[in-house]
Amino acid sequence: MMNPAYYRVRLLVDLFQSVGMPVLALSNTLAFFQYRLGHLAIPSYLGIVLLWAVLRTLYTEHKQKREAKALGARPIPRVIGKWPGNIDVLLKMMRAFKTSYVLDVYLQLFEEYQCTTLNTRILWRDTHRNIARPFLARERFLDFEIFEKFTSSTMSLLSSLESSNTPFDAQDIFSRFTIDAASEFLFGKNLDTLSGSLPVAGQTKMGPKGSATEDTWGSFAYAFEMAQVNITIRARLGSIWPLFELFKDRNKEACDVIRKWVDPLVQQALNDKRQMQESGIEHKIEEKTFMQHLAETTNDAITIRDQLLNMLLASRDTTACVLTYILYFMAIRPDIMARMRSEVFQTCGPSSAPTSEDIKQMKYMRAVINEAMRLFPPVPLNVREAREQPVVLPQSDGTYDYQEKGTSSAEPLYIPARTTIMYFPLLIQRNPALWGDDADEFDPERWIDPARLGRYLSNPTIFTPFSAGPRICLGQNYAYNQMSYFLTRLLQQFERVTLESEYQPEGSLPPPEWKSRKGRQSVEKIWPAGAMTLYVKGGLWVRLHKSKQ
Ligand code: HEM
Repeated sequence: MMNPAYYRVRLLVDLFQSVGMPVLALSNTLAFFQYRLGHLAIPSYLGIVLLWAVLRTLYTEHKQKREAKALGARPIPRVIGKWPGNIDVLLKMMRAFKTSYVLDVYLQLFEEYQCTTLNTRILWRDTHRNIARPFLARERFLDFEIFEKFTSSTMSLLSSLESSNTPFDAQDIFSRFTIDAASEFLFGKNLDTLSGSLPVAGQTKMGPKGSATEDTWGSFAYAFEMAQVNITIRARLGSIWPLFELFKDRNKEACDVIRKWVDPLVQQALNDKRQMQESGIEHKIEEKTFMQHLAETTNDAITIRDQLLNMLLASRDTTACVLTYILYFMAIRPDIMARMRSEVFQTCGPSSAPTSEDIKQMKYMRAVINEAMRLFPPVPLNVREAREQPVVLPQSDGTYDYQEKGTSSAEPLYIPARTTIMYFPLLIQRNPALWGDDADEFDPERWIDPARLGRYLSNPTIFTPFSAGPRICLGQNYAYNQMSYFLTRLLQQFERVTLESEYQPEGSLPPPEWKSRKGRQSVEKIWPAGAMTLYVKGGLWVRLHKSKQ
C-alpha cells in the first residue's frame, strides 16, 4: 500500500490511467495514420477520454456480474444519485455530517434503500499486530499498581473539584487519566497530563473533538485530535480526497506537532537499545516498556513512531470514551448509579481497592460497561478492504425486505476485489431487528436477564465494540480491568453526578431539530460525534457530588 503522504503521486497515476492513456492512444493512432484533426482536436480528445471512462465502467460492470454469478452471489445494491459519479450523494452527505446525529447520514441511506448493505459508488471506483501481541500478554493486564497510581491522582483531582463545587469537562480528565497510565507502560514515563492546566468552565473553547487547553500537553492533544478529524474527512471523501488537497496537505501542521513530541522519545529508545547492547544487558519482555520492545524489533524510527501512535490512540481515546459515556448515563439515570454503587460497596466496601476477583464478581458493573459500549462503541465505524480476489459476504440480515430485481435475498453478496467496505458497529448495535424494539434504550438488564441475553449469545457478532476475528482488539482485558477499577474508585467516593449543560462550549449542544427525529437523537442531552473514535462534542461538562453524611 502506498504511503498516504505520497497522495499526489497516487493522484498522478490515477490521472494518467483515466486521461493520459486514452489521449496517448489517440495521438499515437493519429500519428500512425498521419492524420490531422485540425479544429476537431479538442472535442475529439475530450470525446476519447469520456468514451474510455464509459468503456472502462461497462467492462468492470460486466466482469463483476460474471464473477458474482460464478460465486453464486448477488451484487451489492447501488445508491443511484442524480449526478455522474454520485457526486450529489457525496455532497449531500458531507453537508449532513456537520449537523446530524452520529452516523445518521448512513442510517438515512439504509432507510431510503430499505437495505443494510449498500454500494455508494462515489466516482464509481471501486504488521503491527505481531509486534504488539507479545507485549500485551495477559499478565500485564493484571498489574493493578499502575491503575491504582493514576486512579488515585485522578480521584484527588476530582475531589478538589467537588469541594470547590467546580464544573469540569469529564472527557478531558478521563483522557488525561488514560494517557498518563498508558504512557507509563508505553514509554516508562508518566506524561503527567493530570497536573496540567484544565479546561475552564465557561471560558474554554471547543477543540477538534472535546475542549481545548493552551498548555504544552494541549498542543499535542489538539494536533492528535486534529489529525483524527482530518483522516475522517478523507475517509468520507473516499479515493478522491487528494483532489481536495492538491496545494495543501491538510494534515501537515498536525503531523509536524505530533512528530516534535514523539520523535525525541523514539530516538531515546533507539539510543537506550544501543547502550544496552554495548553493555550486554538483556531484559525480559515483562520488564520492558512498549517502546523498548519496539526498538528491539526494528531500527526503523518511522515504524516505531507509527506503532506508538497506534497504541496511544488505541489506549487513550477508546477507554476515555467509554468512561465518559458511562458518566453521562450515571447523570441521566441516577437509579443506575445507585445500583452500581451498592454492588461496589457490597463487593469491595467503602475504601478497599478492587482485586481482579472482585472485578469478575461485579456483574452489574460489567453489564453497564457493555451497555455503554453497545450504544456508544468507541470505534463507531470501521473499514476493511477486499483483497486481490473477489469475495462474498453472507446473505443479508433481513432488517429490510429489499431485493434486487432477478435476485434472491438468500444469496450471499458479491464484493469485487480491492473494494473498500465500511461497516458500522454503532448502527448494528442499535438495530431493533437484532436487539428488539427497545434497542435505543440504555438498559444494563439486557446483559443479565437470561432471556434477553440469549439474543447476543446466539449471535455474538451483533456486539463487536472490540471488533472480531483475526484483528480483534489486543487490549480488551486491559480495558475492562482499567475501566472497572476506575469506576469502583469513583463510586466509592461520589454519590451523584449532574450534567452542567450551560457550560458546554458554544455549538456543542444537540441541535433543536434532533428533538423531532427518530431514535436516541430525540432524547440526547449531548452531541455524540465520531472522528476515528467516538467522543462528546465540546466535552462532557459535569459536577460530582459526595454523599452528605
Ligand atoms: C474500551 C476500550 C477499547 C475498545 C472499545 C477498543 C476497540 C478496538 C477495536 C475496534 C480494534 C480493531 C481496530 C481495527 O479494526 O483495525 C482495536 C484494535 C486494537 N486495540 Fe483496542 N480497544 C480498546 C482499548 C484498548 C487498549 C486499552 C489497548 C492497549 C492497551 C488496545 C490495543 C489495541 C491494539 C494493539 C489493537 C490492534 C490490533 C491489530 O492490529 O490487530 N485497545 N481495539
